[in-house]
Amino acid sequence: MLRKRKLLIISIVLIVTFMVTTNYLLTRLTTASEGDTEIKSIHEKIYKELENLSNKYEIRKPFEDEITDTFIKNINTFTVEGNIKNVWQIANSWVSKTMLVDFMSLHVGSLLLALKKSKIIKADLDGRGTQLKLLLTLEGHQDVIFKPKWYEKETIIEGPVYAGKDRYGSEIVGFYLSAILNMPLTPCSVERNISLTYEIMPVATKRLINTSFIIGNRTCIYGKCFYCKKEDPICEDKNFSLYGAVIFNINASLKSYRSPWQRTYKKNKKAVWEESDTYCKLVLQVLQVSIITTSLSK
Ligand SMILES: Nc1ncnc2c1ncn2[C@@H]1O[C@H](COP(=O)(O)OP(=O)(O)OP(=O)(O)O)[C@@H](O)[C@H]1O
Ligand SMILES: [Mn+2]
Repeated sequence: MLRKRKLLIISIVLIVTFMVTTNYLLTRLTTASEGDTEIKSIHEKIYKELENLSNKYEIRKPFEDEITDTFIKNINTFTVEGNIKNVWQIANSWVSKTMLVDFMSLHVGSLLLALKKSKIIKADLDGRGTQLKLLLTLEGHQDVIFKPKWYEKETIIEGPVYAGKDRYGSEIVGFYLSAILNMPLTPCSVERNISLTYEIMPVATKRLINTSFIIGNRTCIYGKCFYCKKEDPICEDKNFSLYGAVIFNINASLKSYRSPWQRTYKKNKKAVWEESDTYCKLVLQVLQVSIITTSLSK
């Protein structure tokens, strides 16, 4: 009788182990192969698209070109010593209708350093755009924009491509990309960590102070903007430090142009460029016309 019971228990244990293992293996194997198929199909799609590329893209352009090399040398050269006002004056003199930065200037390095290190003498809210940003005045009276870091680099934001808040790193990447592409239409931008308690609050305007509060001993700011909410502030960490991008403020009136490749922000509505086969040609034509008109009016 006892033997029979033992046998029964062993068989039940064996059956359960078998079922659990099979189930585990089945789920693991299916997810892995689904992932593989997806990656494979994206690769296939890219290679298929390559067939449509014009011949001129078949030869890879060497990455190292003279402009990029000179730019890299310049950002590692620190020329302007003494009066910081000289750096700001030089940087402001670069701004024109066709460029914001002179990548070939020997003073680019000094400008980036000044953005990173100069003392903050005034801190205010910046009401431009839709997201939280500060307008800081640096020593020597240069205005800069500060966009705070909201997420760790590793954070994955689910949802549509425009979900989540500004990723401050894109300002910095945008600046270096504009240098590599030699399209100087992105303002100089650096990563900087600031202390809200020690560097911002002592020089903050009343309206900035009004949108700030203290949790524990840390300062938080929620600002005033379209997406700003008291329940969603940005706070410094336990070392009183907050990372973000410091962006050179362009002191000129800017005209807004819609990007021809703008998305719709509506899930079920596609933009014209996503649907039309001739849209790209049309954009090129419009561009050419505007280039001709600009050169004629010069
Ligand atoms: N470096 C700068 N110098 C001068 N003006 C700037 C600078 N950066 C931004 N601006 C101005 O502020 C506006 C908003 O900037 P930005 O797009 O960076 O903010 P945002 O909060 O992301 O707003 P949006 O949601 O409208 O994109 C720009 O359209 C431009 O007019
Ligand atoms: Mn924006």
